[in-house]
Amino acid sequence: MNEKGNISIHTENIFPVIKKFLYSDNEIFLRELVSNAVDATQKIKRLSSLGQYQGDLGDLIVDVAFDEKAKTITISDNGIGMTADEVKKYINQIAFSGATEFVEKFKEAKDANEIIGRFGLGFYSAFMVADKVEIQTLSFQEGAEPARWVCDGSTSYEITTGSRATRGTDVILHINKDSEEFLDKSRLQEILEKYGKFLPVPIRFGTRTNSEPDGEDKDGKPQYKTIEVDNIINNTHPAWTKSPSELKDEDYLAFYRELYPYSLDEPLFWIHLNVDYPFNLTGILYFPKLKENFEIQKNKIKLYSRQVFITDEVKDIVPEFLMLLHGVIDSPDIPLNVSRSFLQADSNVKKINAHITKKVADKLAELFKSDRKGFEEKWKDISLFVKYGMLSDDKFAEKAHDFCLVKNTEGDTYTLKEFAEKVKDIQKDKEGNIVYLYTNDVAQQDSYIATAKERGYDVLVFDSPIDSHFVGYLEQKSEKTQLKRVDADVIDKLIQKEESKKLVLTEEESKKTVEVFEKAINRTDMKVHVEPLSEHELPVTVTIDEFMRRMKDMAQTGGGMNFYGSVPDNYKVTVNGNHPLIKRILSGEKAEEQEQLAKQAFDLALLSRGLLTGNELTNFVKRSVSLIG
Ligand SMILES: Nc1ncnc2c1ncn2[C@@H]1O[C@H](COP(=O)(O)OP(=O)(O)OP(=O)(O)O)[C@@H](O)[C@H]1O
Repeated sequence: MNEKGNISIHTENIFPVIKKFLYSDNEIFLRELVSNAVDATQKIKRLSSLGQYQGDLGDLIVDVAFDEKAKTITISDNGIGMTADEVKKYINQIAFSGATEFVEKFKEAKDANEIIGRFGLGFYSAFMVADKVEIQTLSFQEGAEPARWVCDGSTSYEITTGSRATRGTDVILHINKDSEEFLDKSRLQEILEKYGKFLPVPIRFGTRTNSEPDGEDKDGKPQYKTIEVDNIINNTHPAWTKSPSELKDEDYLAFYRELYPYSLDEPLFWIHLNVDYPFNLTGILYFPKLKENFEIQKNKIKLYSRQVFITDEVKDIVPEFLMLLHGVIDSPDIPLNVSRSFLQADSNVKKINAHITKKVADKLAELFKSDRKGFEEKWKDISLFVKYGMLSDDKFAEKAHDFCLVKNTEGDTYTLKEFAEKVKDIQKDKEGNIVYLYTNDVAQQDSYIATAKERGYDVLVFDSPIDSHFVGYLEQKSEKTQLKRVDADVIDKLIQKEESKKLVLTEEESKKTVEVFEKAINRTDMKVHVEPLSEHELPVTVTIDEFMRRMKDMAQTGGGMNFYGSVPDNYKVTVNGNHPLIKRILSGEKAEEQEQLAKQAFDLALLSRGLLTGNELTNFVKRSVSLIG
């Protein structure tokens, strides 16, 4: 047999186009060829189990080898092999038409990066690194003749009788000048591990040396000998391919270490995904302990398709709020060879997204129900997922409402429903609104917290960056409920129970009070008001408006309200007109004396807020000494 021919494809010279745009990602040739070899071994296994192949299966294996001198890389399998006709059909037509399609798609894509790495180029990708590709193959069919196919990436090929004596296929790549980096043991090992670590058929890459115990020496010390063993790249039965009932906690933890050998922490818990309708999806998602800098924890989920690694950029497949999870997702239904914009619109991807969200919510609900104490202990680590999820996904929020926890300054933990129930009478204002008080800094807002507690109010602790957004969300979703930071106003105003008290000052005295304080304070960012509070309240309180502060907080944590980020802080100075000190100030004879007292009362208010620093603090201490002296 000796046949030369031309491959009929529409686009002449597709190779330069492919080479140019896949250059940075050309290592995928090995993924493609090894997966083809794995497929071929799985096909023969299937035929054998169906009784369509009676021969001996042998140990199914894929071998990868390289020859630095001959400049070749060879991928061999003992799979089904191909007859000469099949080579023509599958390689000349399917493989090359796949490549043509790639180029067509590429023309439509706006950005080359969109498709690079997402397009399984199949067999044709061999030409990214080789200027000649040779196939030696022998079909499993009885009486089949070995076939050899050679092609240099152009549209002409040659088929002759081959030399392979056993069932299976060798693909021999004659590596081109630009790709000699691949003729290197550690480089190939690295690529094989990256893409093939969990392939279902053993991948052997030469041998490696192992050290084994070898009795004892004459002094009774253990001896070791080195032996050559097959260098098998993969674990053919990774945890996610097993049924959850087969796995114990140790197995999940061991698999976590297999995935992330450098991770020091153990995951908090995990979810085993197993769906076969309406799409196929398996996987294990782990909830990690969050680190301060959680940006670096992103992109840890690995996406596989039938145990072949595809990518760790799962942005469109996993809901964004779950991007901090770790683990593996394996689905043959996720289209891998299309552009990202297509992926977003794909209905399977949407369903997968919704399914993962539901599974995660169910798992959290189950953990909360079965072990509330354990859940509360983990809350610190998972609250970010849950709150982010609630903010970004309504369906998740609906479920999370039952297990989202809030904590008060006493360290007591409540579900949202429990908390609403607890405060609904005592923290109701005269309009019938329920007011949740919260602090974002227990130490700094201590005096405000103490005042609120004296009234029997609960103060919630919302001190993580996401809380500035969560506060607004909670207010929106809870009926007739307002959230106010505990230092947003004086306590009587935060939860206004009754009509304002009567002011003991005359209008004239009120005006005078404002004047004295404004002069004493002498700051444009402090606006002075006189309010009729109880005489037992502090004479002066400094607060910052809830709305403005919240907007600023959100701007700081990337809430898209950048305008507020640049607005300076504006404080409200509330002078308690009913406090005896005010009368004392007004009755002072000298303006200087009035001002000193006003300044002192104001500094005390600043001090309790942690706002008195530097020179101002030194002056305050000096003035205090002279006042008591
Ligand atoms: N090692 C092999 N043994 C037997 N048949 C093979 C082998 N490699 C390739 N083939 C045949 O050639 C065909 C074309 O391979 P190619 O990799 O281009 O496409 P594919 O595997 O069908 O799809 P994909 O783009 O996902 O890789 C395969 O479908 C298979 O029938």
